[in-house]
Amino acid sequence: MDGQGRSRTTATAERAGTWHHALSLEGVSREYGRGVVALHPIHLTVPRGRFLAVMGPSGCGKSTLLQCAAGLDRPTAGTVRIGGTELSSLKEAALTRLRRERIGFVFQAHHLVPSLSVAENVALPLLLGRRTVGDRALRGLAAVGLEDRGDASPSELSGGQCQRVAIARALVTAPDIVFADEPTGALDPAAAEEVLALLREAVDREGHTVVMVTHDPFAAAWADEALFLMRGRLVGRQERPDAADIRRFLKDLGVGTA
Ligand SMILES: Nc1ncnc2c1ncn2[C@@H]1O[C@H](COP(=O)(O)OP(=O)(O)OP(=O)(O)O)[C@@H](O)[C@H]1O
Repeated sequence: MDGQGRSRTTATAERAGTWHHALSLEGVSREYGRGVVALHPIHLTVPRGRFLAVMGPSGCGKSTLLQCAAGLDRPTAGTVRIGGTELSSLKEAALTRLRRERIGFVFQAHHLVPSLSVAENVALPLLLGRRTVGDRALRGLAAVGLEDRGDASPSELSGGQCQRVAIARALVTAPDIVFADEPTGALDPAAAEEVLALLREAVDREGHTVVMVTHDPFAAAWADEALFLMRGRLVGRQERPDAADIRRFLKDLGVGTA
């Protein structure tokens, strides 16, 4: 830390002008063995307080992009920064800590721990990071409309309610960014809409940053911007997308949607 209490990483990021970005990718590529190129060099910055949807046909590299961006996979080349911190410079333990403390994850399956109560599930990232829980879990549950279900077991909740708990858990550490991989893929339309509205609210009210992979144009229409991948390359983006425009764009790319 320097004299003003800022870490060296913070100061470096400020000088580089990357501090205000929740995420930046510079020339990030990923090749698997035998010449499979899942991602060609990608350049992308996501400012704080933005809701970004990532779309594209099956196998275009969406999961690979998300995994590299979230430090779950190491890119073959290029630089990933979360809140100004460059991931490639981190050893495995520091990367694990960064993922736990500065990134929130929401997957298609909620992955709640069945033996813990709903409130304990929300508190888990704080407990794992040895941070004070206080009333943060309950406030998080209130934000997703489940303040009266803290003592319940996940098995007593519907799929949509479990996904709302998963969102509360993803937000409880006030992360730099939340990565959501098909968060509504297993939900009926009404529950999906509730989940998308919560993600939207987290961005609008709390200034969170969300990157969401989805196949669903209606889900993507909740985002500030939709980004389209094709064969590992960024091939287009739409600001303030609506579902009809997204469908048209995907159709032009030769990609059908349900
Ligand atoms: N571990 C791996 N080894 C080899 N090839 C892989 C591996 N993981 C992914 N791929 C390949 O990389 C490409 C991108 O895969 P990826 O899973 O990122 O696509 P996706 O857009 O997320 O697909 P989907 O929408 O079906 O989940 C595909 O061609 C896939 O077969």
